[in-house]
Amino acid sequence: MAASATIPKRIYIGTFVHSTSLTDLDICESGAIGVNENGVIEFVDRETSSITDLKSKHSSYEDAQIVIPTNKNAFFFPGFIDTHTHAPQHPNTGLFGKTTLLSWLETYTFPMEASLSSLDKARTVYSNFVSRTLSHGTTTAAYYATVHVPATNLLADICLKRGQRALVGRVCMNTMSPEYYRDASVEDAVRDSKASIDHIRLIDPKGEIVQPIITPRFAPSCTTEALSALGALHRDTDAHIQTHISENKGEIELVKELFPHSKNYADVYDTAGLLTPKTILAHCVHLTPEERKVILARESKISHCPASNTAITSGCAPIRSLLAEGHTIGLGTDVSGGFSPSILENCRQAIWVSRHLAMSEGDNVKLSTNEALFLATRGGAEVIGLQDKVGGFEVGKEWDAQMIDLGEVPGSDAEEAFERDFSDGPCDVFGWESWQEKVEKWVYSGDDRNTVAVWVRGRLVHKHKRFSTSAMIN
Ligand SMILES: Nc1nc2[nH]cnc2c(=O)[nH]1
Ligand SMILES: [Zn+2]
Repeated sequence: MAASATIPKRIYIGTFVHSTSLTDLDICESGAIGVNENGVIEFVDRETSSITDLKSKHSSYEDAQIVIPTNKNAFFFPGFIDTHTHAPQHPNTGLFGKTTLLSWLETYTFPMEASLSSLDKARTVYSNFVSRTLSHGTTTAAYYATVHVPATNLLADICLKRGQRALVGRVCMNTMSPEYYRDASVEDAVRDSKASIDHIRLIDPKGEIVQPIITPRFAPSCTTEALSALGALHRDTDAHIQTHISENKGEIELVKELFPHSKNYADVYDTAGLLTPKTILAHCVHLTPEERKVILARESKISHCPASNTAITSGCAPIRSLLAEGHTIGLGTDVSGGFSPSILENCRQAIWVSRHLAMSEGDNVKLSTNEALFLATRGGAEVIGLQDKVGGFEVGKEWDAQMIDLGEVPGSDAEEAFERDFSDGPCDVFGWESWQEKVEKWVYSGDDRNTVAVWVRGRLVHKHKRFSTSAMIN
């Protein structure tokens, strides 16, 4: 059932921007990338040539389709990777009032998630969320679903159908959760998790688009027995693992009370065999030095969710120092703790959070635009274990990309300026900026109106209505 390759060979021509390291953005102003029928990049030419020259140089591309932005302020960028989000919470986006984590879960989150026992409602919510995240350039997402197996499997089906790469996890929670929304027993939690893993591996046996992920909600929602059983399930299935850790001070106190024999929060997971190189830990806001060491030693990965951490007042994660210690970090939207499904928004938020930290800790903790973009792409790819396939534009990688169009240069006529309809988004580029400046303007003031097309493994999975006027395809 995995999406079969029916795409033509294509040559993408124009400006290509991607990260080459945490701090460096490589901008090729005028190049060409050839992508084969399987969505794999076969050549990257960094110099300008005519289409005729390109086709004769790469003879197997003689009949290839050409994709060229028609606007000078357009560029290709790797697809974003959302390393932590909750699809069933999409309808609650923006609703958090003055709650913090534990009250927010009770008030908003559990009732909404429980209501997705209705498969019709799940279909509505999940179809829209996958379309929404694709429209923001998210080509890969690590999704939490709910405890419901049919709805979780439906989310995986939708991702596969729409062509969005995804890790999809059925949520396990057998304690400290409302009676109306919990696993009845450890056995049920494991059986149902296994059922979703089996379904996802059935629909995409090679895991080319969708993969399962074992999902203990967080330590307070799981008994020691449930956590250990999920650790054993990981050893049996080699599936990824995702959970939350050290997001909020009240939560950390609760973990101390619930697990009095554990050294700390990370130790609860470590003892259960849940800290592995395939584990994604969301938040990591208040980790102790000892916890940071064990997470690093286990090669577990970190999802930084800055918009969520501000919205539900969890704190400012010390990303700069975690990076300096060698942690692997990506960005997560954490909808609906986070108020936006956009990783671009979370780049901005990561930068803001680092600046708030800088006000007390000094300028060296600030994240730059380039660093935020690295976390959004290559960092996320490493977190999800797809670093050999996605995150940048190299031969052998798959074409997971977005075409960004920053709109037309505004005219000099004042009357024309009064008439502008601004349908090309809020980013004003005047034409005298360097490419680095254009990219920075996109990060600070761009949005989904600038994301005119999105591809995963070479397949066009989203196009904005401006795409037809933004690009020439022949
Ligand atoms: N942000 C966030 N933290 C959690 N901790 C446990 N569940 C959740 C959740 O749904 N969102
Ligand atoms: Zn979360």
